[in-house]
Amino acid sequence: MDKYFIIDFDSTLTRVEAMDLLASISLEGKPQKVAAEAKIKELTDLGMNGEISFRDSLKDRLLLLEANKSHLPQLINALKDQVSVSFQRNTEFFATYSDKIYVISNGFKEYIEPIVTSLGVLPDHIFANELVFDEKGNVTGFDENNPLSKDGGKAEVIRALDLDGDIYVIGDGHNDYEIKAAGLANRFYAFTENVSREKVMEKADHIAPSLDEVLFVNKIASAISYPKNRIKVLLLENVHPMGVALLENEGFSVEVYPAGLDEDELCEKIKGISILGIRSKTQVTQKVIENANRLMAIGAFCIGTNQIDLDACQDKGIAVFNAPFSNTRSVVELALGSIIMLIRNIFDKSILMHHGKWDKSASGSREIRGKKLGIIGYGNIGAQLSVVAESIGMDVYYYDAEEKLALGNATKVESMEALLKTADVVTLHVDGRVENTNIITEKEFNLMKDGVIFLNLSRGHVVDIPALKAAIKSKKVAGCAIDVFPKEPKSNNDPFESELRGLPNTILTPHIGGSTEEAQVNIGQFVPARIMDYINTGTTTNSVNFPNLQLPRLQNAHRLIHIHKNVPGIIAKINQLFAQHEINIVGQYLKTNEKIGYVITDIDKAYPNDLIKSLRDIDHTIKFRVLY
Ligand SMILES: NC(=O)c1ccc[n+]([C@@H]2O[C@H](COP(=O)([O-])OP(=O)(O)OC[C@H]3O[C@@H](n4cnc5c(N)ncnc54)[C@H](O)[C@@H]3O)[C@@H](O)[C@H]2O)c1
Ligand SMILES: O=C(O)CC[C@@H](O)C(=O)O
Repeated sequence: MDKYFIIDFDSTLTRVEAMDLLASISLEGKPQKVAAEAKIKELTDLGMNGEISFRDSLKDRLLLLEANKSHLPQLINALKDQVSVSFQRNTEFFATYSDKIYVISNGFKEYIEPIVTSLGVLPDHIFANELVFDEKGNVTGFDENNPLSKDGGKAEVIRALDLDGDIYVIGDGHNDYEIKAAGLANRFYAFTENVSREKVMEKADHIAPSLDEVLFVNKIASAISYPKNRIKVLLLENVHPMGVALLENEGFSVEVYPAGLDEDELCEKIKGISILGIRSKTQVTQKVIENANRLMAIGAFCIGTNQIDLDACQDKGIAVFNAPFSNTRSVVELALGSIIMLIRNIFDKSILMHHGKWDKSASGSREIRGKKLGIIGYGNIGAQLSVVAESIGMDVYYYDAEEKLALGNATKVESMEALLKTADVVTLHVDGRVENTNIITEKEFNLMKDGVIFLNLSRGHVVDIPALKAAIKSKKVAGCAIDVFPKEPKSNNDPFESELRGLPNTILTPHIGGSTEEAQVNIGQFVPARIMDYINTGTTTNSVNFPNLQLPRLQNAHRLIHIHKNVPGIIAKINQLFAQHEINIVGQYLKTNEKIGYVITDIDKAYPNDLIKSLRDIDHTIKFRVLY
């Protein structure tokens, strides 16, 4: 049985309602523009939702437009840029099925025809209304004999076409559903790439967030192997709206949740999820990974990745990305600000003021100029703090477990003990690996100078909290700023418990070192970009657990991704299979790390399904994916 596709124009084939665009052109510079545009939009929605008769909606809109023939070229030009993204990428569909595709619209042929014929729709497969002009070219109305100017007009046109086959209607409006209601279509796809109308969606046989979805369910070759709307993304812990929007704009189905989830909750939620986005709270454990039946990538919308079981992810072929530089400056600024506040005892003085006490004295207040700053962990944050602190006069010393080049006049110290004995201010910027648990205990506090200022903005578990409390109480530590805690509340609604509450000259902050607008916007852009690169091209740049490969996007080729355990002979087996199927490899990229191998193969012709099965069946395969 042949399949015919009936496609709507406004807000389906194009991203906009053409009459809204025409209004903004024809009313340009006129005082009534804003009010008329709003009214036109309202009338469009009422008509599309089936709340007023279509004919009334059309008439009233035309009256408001004040359009002229001379506005049409500008409108057509603007519409060319507004073809819906999934239609733009599926020109192949229009070429292959041109005799089966009809565009039936209640809009106007004058602007629809030039747009849809350029996509490959045949001129005699376009049905739409026609404008009527006066001798000055002003639009005075529409051809009232055209069936599409009447309610139920689309059904009438289809009836007259008398197509012999199944009829599938793709549209965003109630008038598209009416074709099905009239018994003239087999399926109605509510098209939601541009607008989602509840009243239309509830009538649909299937909701199609893109043309790829329609092609996928009809087993028609699409520009992408798997519709993106089928890729589910779960974003936890208040990921910045910028990140949410980027992933939504890519076409993924995105679910957001403001807090973290505990292990059991996440084990449930993770099922069916392809991309998980978290920050520092959510623990992605081995058990969570075992429950992740579709997970391809995790985005840590932060720097630290110690909350993720990276080995478990690697074993399952799940790539993990983070934002290694996006919030470093914010942490540095908070560290420096805290040092100044602590060395002047500002917080306690401020609390006294709030209680009506005036304590004007210089006792115990010092400048930071010339003081020795001891940085433990000279990575991205430690090194940046070194430069900024030096620029305002601190004398910088650092200790790192690895060989790190000194920036500016900073002095490298060979052991943590030596650093602790030297510094007036000790600040921790180590990563959160398990081995760093309790690297600062009573013993380390005892090595520090009396009256030391102490900061931890790295990870909570690196400091023994009872030992810190004792050091503050004994005045060994004269002031401290702690931003991270061994146990942090899951959300802003949960209470904060800590032995450090109520101690003198102790700044406690709710893990906000990296929480600035600037940092969150940076992270919100950076992490989705890495994830989309990975999903779209296979690029793994900046992945923290996958071999890093940067790949070009190819035209006219298929890209196959094979992730396997790093054992000898796999690449030979892959290439043997291509040779057996006489498939020409146009590009191949391989990179391994200790545990896994990551191979991308670009091939230049259609591949048989049994090749895919054989590639999946190679021993030690972890994951296989046809990218396009
Ligand atoms: N408070 C916040 O909001 C916030 C924001 C961003 C980052 N962080 C945390 O800050 C820390 C530092 O971040 P980064 O981007 O600079 O990390 P990084 O990986 O660039 O640097 C960490 C450095 O610590 C060194 N190191 C690790 N263990 C050590 C040890 N025991 N002794 C000495 N050196 C050691 C490493 O060699 C590395 O040079 C991380 O724990 C990160 O999660 C916190
Ligand atoms: O925003 C967060 O939750 C974590 C911030 C910080 O600890 C990081 O690792 O980048």
